[in-house]
Amino acid sequence: MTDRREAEQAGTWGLRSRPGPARPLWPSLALSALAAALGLPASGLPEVEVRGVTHNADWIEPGDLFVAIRGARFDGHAFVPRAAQRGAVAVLGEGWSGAQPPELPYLTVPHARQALADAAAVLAGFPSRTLKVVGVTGTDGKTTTTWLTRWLLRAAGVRTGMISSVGYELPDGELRQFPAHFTTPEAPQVQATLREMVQAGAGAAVLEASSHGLALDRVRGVAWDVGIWTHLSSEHLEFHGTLENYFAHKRRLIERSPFAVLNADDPWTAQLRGLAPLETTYSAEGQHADWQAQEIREGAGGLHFRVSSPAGEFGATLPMIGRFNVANALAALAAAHHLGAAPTQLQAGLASFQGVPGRMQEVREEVSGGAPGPRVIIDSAHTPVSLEHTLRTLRRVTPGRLWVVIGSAGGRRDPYKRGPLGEVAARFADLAVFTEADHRETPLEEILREMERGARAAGQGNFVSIGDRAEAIRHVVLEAAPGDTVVIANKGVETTLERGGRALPWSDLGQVRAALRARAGRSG
Ligand SMILES: CC(=O)N[C@H]1[C@@H](OP(=O)(O)OP(=O)(O)OC[C@H]2O[C@@H](n3ccc(=O)[nH]c3=O)[C@H](O)[C@@H]2O)O[C@H](CO)[C@@H](O)[C@@H]1O[C@H](C)C(=O)N[C@@H](C)C(=O)N[C@H](CCC(=O)O)C(=O)O
Ligand SMILES: Nc1ncnc2c1ncn2[C@@H]1O[C@H](COP(=O)(O)OP(=O)(O)OP(=O)(O)O)[C@@H](O)[C@H]1O
Repeated sequence: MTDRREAEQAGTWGLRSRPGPARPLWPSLALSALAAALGLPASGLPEVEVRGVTHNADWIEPGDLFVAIRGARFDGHAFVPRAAQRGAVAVLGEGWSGAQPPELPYLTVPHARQALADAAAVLAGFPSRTLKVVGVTGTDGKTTTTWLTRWLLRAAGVRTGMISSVGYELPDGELRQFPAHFTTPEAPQVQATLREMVQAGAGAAVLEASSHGLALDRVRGVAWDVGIWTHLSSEHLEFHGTLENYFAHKRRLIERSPFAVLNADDPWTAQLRGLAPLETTYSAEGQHADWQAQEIREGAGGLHFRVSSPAGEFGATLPMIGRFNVANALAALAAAHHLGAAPTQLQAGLASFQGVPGRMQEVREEVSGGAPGPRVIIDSAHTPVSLEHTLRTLRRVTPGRLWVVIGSAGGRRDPYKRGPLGEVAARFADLAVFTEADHRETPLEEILREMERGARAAGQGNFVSIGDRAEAIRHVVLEAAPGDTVVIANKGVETTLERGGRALPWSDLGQVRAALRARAGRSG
């Protein structure tokens, strides 16, 4: 970070990068005892102590078990020599097929990812069993609902940790980053972090459970207490194949939760009813539900609404932009109430919520030297549904024109949403700028043409493509007028931008600030 004020803002969010959870926290276990715990034959195994487990050969520390996963890109068995060199004491996988016998003891299992999760839970001592664990799944709203829930639990005096796509927190509230960026990291990181939370005195943990996390067994071995459902719309079809598969993977969280918090405004909820032994419902759109928000007003201080619920009726203020956040708040209220938070604590918690970095985050900028400029919002909307919600909500509070800068990811990410994103951007903003957003090895032109096609098919002509993201941001910030709102979508607080095989250091916030300075220079 070069910009001091950017660093300060990051500091207030606690966004400094820190290494992953400390590994020496794991007690060691004899390999034979671990094998037995996994239901595998233990006889004949050498007497070695296992100190940890990982699926990534580069993360092996002396004494670790290396789990060789046959994935879509690599066969983890190819990295056994590297794992051995780094000090792995054994390998676990679905079958050794090399010409030479493995150089380390080899445990054969029917499903390597499941065994990875089970071994991680065993070695970490099943930390989730001593925590109240809330999982949050759905296409959009996971991060915000996760942050809100952990905030409400803390307002009720519960020491709470969190794992989210923006980072993870122990009960001390300092935001830390994993070495690799995931919404739901792999099982060893999940289990090690939960263990670290327990050791730091946490009573509860709130976890984002992505569809990949659920499908790839990253959260297997987590004993859930509450499962929250936000909503479902089309995403990640490159991985799940069909919407039904995507739903089936997400549904696992609700199936495994003793208490479900379900969104009555989402049509998919009908298929979730009755899966959990206990459930409650919420609605911000006037549907019949246990938790309802009424008299919703969007004002200067944020969102104001009345809650009618099993906890009683009370007025609520949430200092956030975005009407959809009322639904996220209701879900968080219902979960926190189930875990013991009283209505007064819920009210106070909502009112003091500090928002989520990169989610409807307003750039409060003084570089323009007092000259009025547009309102600039950084928002991680990256699905057609979330983009529509974001634009609709900002339309209501924008006296002038509404601008959006939006791209669609390439590589192995969902190609089906490019056209719909273009259409939504052009339909719900006055001016849309299509740009790059991690196009990876996909030609950027291809993505931009698909977004343009989507916009054109909807009969919209109010768009332009500017491939370079910095230039696109600069264009809208310079061209927009006071009274206008500019939304920089997609990336939120992500710190890299992927072009081809390269990941460049990146900050939408930094680019917005540079553009605002250029604007001030131009008018000054
Ligand atoms: C589709 C998907 O999620 N794939 C993940 C999965 O890949 P995979 O099972 O095919 O494994 P692979 O990459 O072929 O590698 C096989 C094995 O070799 C190992 N290996 C590989 C290379 C090497 O040098 N050393 C090494 O040990 C790997 O650690 C792995 O164990 O396991 C890998 C190891 O953890 C992940 O890197 C990979 O994430 C991919 C790249 C990814 O970007 N996933 C994203 C889409 C994701 O998970 N997103 C979700 C949802 C986000 C949202 O909310 O929208 C998330 O939870 O973050
Ligand atoms: N309940 C909701 N319904 C629809 N859109 C939402 C909702 N909540 C948030 N959004 C939109 O989706 C964007 C992403 O929200 P958020 O980060 O909370 O969830 P997420 O996308 O599930 O998380 P992740 O960042 O892990 O992908 C927000 O910036 C907002 O535009």
